[in-house]
Amino acid sequence: MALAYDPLFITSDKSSTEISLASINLTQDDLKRIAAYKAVEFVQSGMVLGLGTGSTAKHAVDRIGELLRQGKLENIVGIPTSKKTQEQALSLGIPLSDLDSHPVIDLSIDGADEVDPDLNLVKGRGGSLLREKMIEGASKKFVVIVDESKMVKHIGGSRLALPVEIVPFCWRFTAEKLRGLLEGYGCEANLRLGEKGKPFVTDNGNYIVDLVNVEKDMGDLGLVSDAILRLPGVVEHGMFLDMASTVIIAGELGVKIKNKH
Ligand SMILES: O=C(CO)[C@H](O)[C@H](O)COP(=O)(O)O
Repeated sequence: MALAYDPLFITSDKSSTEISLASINLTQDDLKRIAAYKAVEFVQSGMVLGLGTGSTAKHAVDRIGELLRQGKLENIVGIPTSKKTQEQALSLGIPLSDLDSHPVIDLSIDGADEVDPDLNLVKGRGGSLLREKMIEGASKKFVVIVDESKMVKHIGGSRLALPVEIVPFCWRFTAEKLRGLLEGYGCEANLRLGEKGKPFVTDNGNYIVDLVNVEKDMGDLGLVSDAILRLPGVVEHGMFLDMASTVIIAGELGVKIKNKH
């Protein structure tokens, strides 16, 4: 759908800006596109780019492809965070590489499921958290793009479905250990299911356990993160602590850009 409102007209180099969109009827997908287009303004020719996964990141990848096609960007190398993004980027003619060849990435752009006021994130509802964390962790700048529904007071609050990637071997054992670890928060540990009720399998051949119904602020997120990662069978979790440089939030009332202090 073509936007009546052109997101490229949102230009501001301030750390925080409020631009009124109140008179325009925008869908949630429009908001995602607006955030994505704004993030692509950070992209410059010659950059190595981490390409995110999900419905918001998809708009950013589309836009990068469009700018390359128009000759407005040159010599870009993309590092995709999932097989799906890899396919999308290839279809758009974006040259691709990987972390082995490009261990330092100039800029990554990706969506998130939750963002707290300190720019900590929950990611991985799309199942790509491991590659996302590797690639975004290797980035000089990591720009997160969200619509305002993703903003929360505490990640891991009552809305939480914190994804944890685990090895398939004896997954019930690992899921039970995870549930026990966060029992004090009323946590359930549910194996994520994919097509035909079979376990969802990540690009890395692993399973995902979604930790849901955590009832309150988890306190020291670093401690929770370490405890989860210490469990044998756990590969990675979806808390991205202190990783985002900038979060672009598109809402009904405008676009906000929050930078890490
Ligand atoms: O972490 C992710 C995929 O693993 C996504 O970035 C996250 O789930 C947000 O997705 P969307 O933009 O579709 O809301």
